[in-house]
Amino acid sequence: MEYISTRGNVKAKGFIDTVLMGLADDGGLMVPFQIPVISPEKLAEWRSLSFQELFLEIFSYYTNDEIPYDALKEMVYTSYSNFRAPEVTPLHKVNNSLYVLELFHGPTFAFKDVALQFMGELYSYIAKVRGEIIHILGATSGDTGAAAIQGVRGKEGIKICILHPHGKVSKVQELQMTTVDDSNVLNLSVEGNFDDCQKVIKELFADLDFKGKYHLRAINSINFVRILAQTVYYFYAYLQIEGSDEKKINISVPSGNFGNIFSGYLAKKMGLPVNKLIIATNENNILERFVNTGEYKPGSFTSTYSPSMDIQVASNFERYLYYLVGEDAEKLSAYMSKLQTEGKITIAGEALQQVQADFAALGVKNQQCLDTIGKYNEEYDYLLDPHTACGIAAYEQFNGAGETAITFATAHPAKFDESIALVGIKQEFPEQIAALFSLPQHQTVVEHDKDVIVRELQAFYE
Ligand SMILES: N[C@@H](CCOP(=O)(O)O)C(=O)O
Repeated sequence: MEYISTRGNVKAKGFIDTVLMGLADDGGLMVPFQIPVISPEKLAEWRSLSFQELFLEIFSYYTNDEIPYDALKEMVYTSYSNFRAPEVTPLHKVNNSLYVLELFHGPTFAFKDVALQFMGELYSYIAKVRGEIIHILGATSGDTGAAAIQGVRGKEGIKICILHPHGKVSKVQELQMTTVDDSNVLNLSVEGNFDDCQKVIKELFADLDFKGKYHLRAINSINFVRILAQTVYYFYAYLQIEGSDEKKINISVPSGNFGNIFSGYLAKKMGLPVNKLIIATNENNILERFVNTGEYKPGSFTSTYSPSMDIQVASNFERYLYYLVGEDAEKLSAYMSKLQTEGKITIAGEALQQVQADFAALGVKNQQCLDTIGKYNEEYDYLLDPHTACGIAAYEQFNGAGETAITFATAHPAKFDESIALVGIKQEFPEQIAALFSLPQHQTVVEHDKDVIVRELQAFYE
């Protein structure tokens, strides 16, 4: 399997080089040259596999044997050994039409652990075997940062710097990142929002001299391996439901940077027979507007009760657009330049019909998010975090009669107690989270200024 850029100006790469490249050197995103298709017979065989076995099966289509099987197996089993559920991502039945896939049983209580525990092992392996210097640079609206730091803290040959928006992540998210005292970790708390943080890191990745000199590596979903690792739980969830091949299964996904839902799109392209892919966002509803009208136009930033999805410019939208325009890198590049120069992209006609066939989308309002938390707590004694609540609200909107839905629980409610408290619910924190409140924090608050951030990075990486 070779990997190419959505913009068409990068020589085809192997698996490990694609991981190391992160953002493609031409400013695009790396995608597989050809997406492998899994036959229905193979899918049926996969029903009995554990999460780890399924992971290995799926990755075997993508890694080109660049990593010996035993080494990959060891990485996979190590990655999930510290999850609090033996199934890694257990499926919880709420009622006859709704299952919740609990993606929050990893060390930082969010879905990001699923891919980032593995990426930590993978980077460590690459550092050892290829002697590569791994200087991770990432941006977070709260969950990616904590999970990425946990994935690599204290690991030899790796340094990690995470930018998060100052005062715009939840208290627990902030503590999860900033109470880590390993010397290979730097937290920059940027006066700005997530989009500002992501913009700076993308500019630094696009500066090839800087990227090369400082060996910058990505852990955000611009890195294809994040997307691939996330496809595993789509397959796993679908295959856990008895008779799913005879039902219409919809999947509702809380979405910010479009990475998680894009993994679902990839899984579908690989042959997973999902019916509707439902995008759930909050009041930062650029994706809902795009699906409903064809206009992709970043609007103004709003702080909501689901801060991890407080995002306007969704990174993986570019990957989707690439497939929407028939894998035509020139057309895609023209669209991306239009976004730069005119501040929006507009899709119409058959292309828009295709978008609406691929996705349904709902931007959930703040009050609806809180009401959904209250309702499920009362009716099902099941506490949703605010992001999952948006996913559930979107499931309620789009799941048809007789259809079954899986909604992804992307985080544990304890990470967002500020929002849960507004519903009047008092929750007990898991002990790992309660313990964070007594630890000292380590972070540097910086202006939203690229030069200031560059100086911090140079001092850290040198
Ligand atoms: N919601 C994310 C934002 C970054 O997204 P990613 O999937 O590209 O890492 C977060 O919690 O940081």
